[in-house]
Amino acid sequence: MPRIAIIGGSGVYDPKLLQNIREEFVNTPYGKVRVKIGEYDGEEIAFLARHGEGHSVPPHKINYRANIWALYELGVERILSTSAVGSLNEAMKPGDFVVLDQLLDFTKTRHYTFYDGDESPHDRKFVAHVDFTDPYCPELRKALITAAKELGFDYHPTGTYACMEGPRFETRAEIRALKILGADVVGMTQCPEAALARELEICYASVAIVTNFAAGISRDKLTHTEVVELMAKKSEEIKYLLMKSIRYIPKERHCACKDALKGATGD
Ligand SMILES: O=P(O)(O)O[C@H]1O[C@H](CO)[C@@H](O)[C@H]1O
Ligand SMILES: Nc1nc2[nH]cnc2c(=O)[nH]1
Repeated sequence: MPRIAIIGGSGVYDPKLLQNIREEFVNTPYGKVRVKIGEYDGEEIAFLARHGEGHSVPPHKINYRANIWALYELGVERILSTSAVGSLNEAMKPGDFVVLDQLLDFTKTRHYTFYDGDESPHDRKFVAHVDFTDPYCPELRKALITAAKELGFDYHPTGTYACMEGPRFETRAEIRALKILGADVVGMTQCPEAALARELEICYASVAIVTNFAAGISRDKLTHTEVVELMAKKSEEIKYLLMKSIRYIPKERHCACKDALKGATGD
């Protein structure tokens, strides 16, 4: 039973670090999910391509609830993910790794919770308001930071991620506004993915890879091609970072993530 899962974002479509990979289709109340399960360092790791293997699912159409529920069903307690981002912070340049610690959610049309009261398609038919002060698991963040430092990568131990609806990239004015609001990087997939993990008391952290300077900061036209090309160049480093981070994940959880529902339902 995999305790740890990796969600690969743009440019991270196959679990290069795993051996003896098998494929499982997990049925969830939100739909069926294809998960690869393999071995690394003597333990089972689940891998899920956020956009599907051929990047066929755009960010605003990803079935985030099915994805996170499927990992929960498999027994996953810890999720590490990758996110390709644009940078608003001149100190965070293309190729840098950013261990996210904060989020701003500007998405519009997504499904944000598992807890829809009587409408929930499962037996959790209650209302829940989870604490999200710190959206990322401190223990997973520490593992990513320690690994990045040890590998000598260009990394930033904190970063605020603004999640836009997409699938278009941002306007110059939107980036100007996000900068005033304190965002360091911008993407399209951390919301609701991070919050849904918290709702199922799963630890979640994401390492963002800067693929470009954001609209209005970059002098060039923004393209998904550039994103995928940079991610391809960084694929080995991303693999090593994930492999080394996994080794630093404590076996026991002492973070608040595992008790996220305590007090959230009012009981
Ligand atoms: O966040 P990931 O899945 O890495 O994808 C990023 O890359 C795409 C834009 O090129 C957007 O979907 C953005 O969110
Ligand atoms: N929203 C958004 N996502 C990205 N992913 C990679 N670069 C970008 C960007 O500039 N904006």
